Amino acid sequence: MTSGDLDLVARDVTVQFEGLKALSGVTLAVTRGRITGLIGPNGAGKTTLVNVLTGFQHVGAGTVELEGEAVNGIAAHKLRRKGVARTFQSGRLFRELPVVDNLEVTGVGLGLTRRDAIAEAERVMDWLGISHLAGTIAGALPYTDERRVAIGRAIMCNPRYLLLDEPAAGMSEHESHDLAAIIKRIAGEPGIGVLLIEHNIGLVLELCGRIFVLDSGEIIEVGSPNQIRNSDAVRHAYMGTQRDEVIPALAAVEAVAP
Ligand SMILES: Nc1ncnc2c1ncn2[C@@H]1O[C@H](COP(=O)(O)OP(=O)(O)OP(=O)(O)O)[C@@H](O)[C@H]1O
Repeated sequence: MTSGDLDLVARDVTVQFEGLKALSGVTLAVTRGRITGLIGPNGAGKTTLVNVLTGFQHVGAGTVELEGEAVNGIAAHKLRRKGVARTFQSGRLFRELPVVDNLEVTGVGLGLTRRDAIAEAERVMDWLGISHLAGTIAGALPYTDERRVAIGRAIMCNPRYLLLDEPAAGMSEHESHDLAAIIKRIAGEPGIGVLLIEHNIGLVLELCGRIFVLDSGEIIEVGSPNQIRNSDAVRHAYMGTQRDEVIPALAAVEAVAP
């Protein structure tokens, strides 16, 4: 895999926590304008890889490259200014502040004046269709709106890459459907490279052109949705895990696939 002009790449990355190898020689690329999937059973190393790609986790070996530039060791807030944004499994909103202030604070943190940050917050809320939530205190939001606001914060100031860590967790089918539309728009019009980490396998198979599968810190499969559906290694990885509901999910999607 080569690092192109339009890629965020982890190359041969290893991360060790004391005795435990969380990632072993992992290579993965996120490409501008595409939605890339990352799946794997609990504890496979998905969040650790997101942390590596966003500057929250140092690597023991390997490199991280942003559009050809080595960015190993660059702090998370600096990488964010370079256009690498993420969401967290926990929303991480300022719960006592209104939604618009949550976005504004992010804009100011990224170097905008207050006035420009408010204008950018309004643009993002409008784009996401959440302008009606501007004055709502973040801590009072229903869970799914909280997730949308977290995505709003992440797409302030036009990032080039967006890493979504389990954005559909706890969502109903209908809510996941709405989320899918948002993710498609993010990769489409602004041409953001999206990495989607999800246990909702149907969502990943629907949205992603290329899917990486992690198991015990190693990439065990990379391919199109069809290749992932037909992979014995993927089924085997999920067997007997807390996520073995993924196996029938793979079969169910296969049954309706053209
Ligand atoms: N800071 C840390 N210190 C020690 N061990 C850690 C740390 N972070 C993660 N781990 C361990 O590394 C492994 C990978 O964890 P990680 O959270 O990346 O997996 P995951 O695939 O995101 O899991 P999940 O689907 O449950 O969120 C796990 O065994 C986890 O316990």
